[in-house]
Amino acid sequence: MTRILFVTGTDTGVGKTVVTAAFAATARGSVAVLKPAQTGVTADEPGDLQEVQRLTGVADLHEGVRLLEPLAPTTAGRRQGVVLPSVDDHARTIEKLAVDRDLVLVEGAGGLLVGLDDDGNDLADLAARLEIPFAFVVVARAGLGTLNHTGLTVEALRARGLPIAGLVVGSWPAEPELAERCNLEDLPATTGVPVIGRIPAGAGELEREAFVAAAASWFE
Ligand SMILES: Nc1ncnc2c1ncn2[C@@H]1O[C@H](COP(=O)(O)OP(=O)(O)OP(=O)(O)O)[C@@H](O)[C@H]1O
Ligand SMILES: C[C@H](N)[C@H](N)CCCCCC(=O)O
Ligand SMILES: [Mg+2]
Repeated sequence: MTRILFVTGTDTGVGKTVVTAAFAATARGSVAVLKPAQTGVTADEPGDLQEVQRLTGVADLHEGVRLLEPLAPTTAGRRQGVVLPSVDDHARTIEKLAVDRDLVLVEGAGGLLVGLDDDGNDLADLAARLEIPFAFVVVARAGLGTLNHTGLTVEALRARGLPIAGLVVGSWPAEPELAERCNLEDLPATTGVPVIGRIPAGAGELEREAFVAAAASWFE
């Protein structure tokens, strides 16, 4: 059965794209990646999907809309005069992709409640429209402040009845003295959700071969 994984995060810049690439690199079978709204890049610049491709070689990439300014999709769309695709459009895309892919990864923009369309529907609203099973992965920071941010995101998912496969720490510090201050035990204790992966800091700068070879070791 096709797995649909929504990769959300506690914030922008927490490592969702690197985590999406890590899931793509470890997937057995065919994998497609959807970024419903990409902001902050020109038509010629690499976006998150191109970063996934650079890290993994996965080329089955789907971008809903691309906007120039590095802002929330609704803000960037309004300022650029672009009508955003609706979350219903994205849900239809996912359901089509799921017909013959083993894994469909969907990377949000920023955190869970960031609006993706002109009606203000967010990634949670998009997922709720699917008529096929799916789960969320929450990418979290390692450092101080993450317990609250992760707890809030998990609470928001639970309040909407959306299933959570686990937490992934987007960038885990290499230095033991930093790592031991990250309170890894407290993330599952606070949220009730297991940490299923930790991406080492620096993984995003690896060459493709090294990234793909190491990716499985980052998951529990
Ligand atoms: N484990 C990591 N190793 C190296 N760099 C990382 C790692 N995690 C994140 N980064 C870097 O931090 C920055 C932000 O990460 P990333 O782009 O994955 O965040 P994001 O959550 O996808 O943000 P957005 O909301 O823009 O999609 C990037 O420059 C990325 O290369
Ligand atoms: C530009 C940035 N890197 C992301 N693509 C968009 C992040 C939107 C965050 C909106 C917010 O929560 O204020
Ligand atoms: Mg990203």
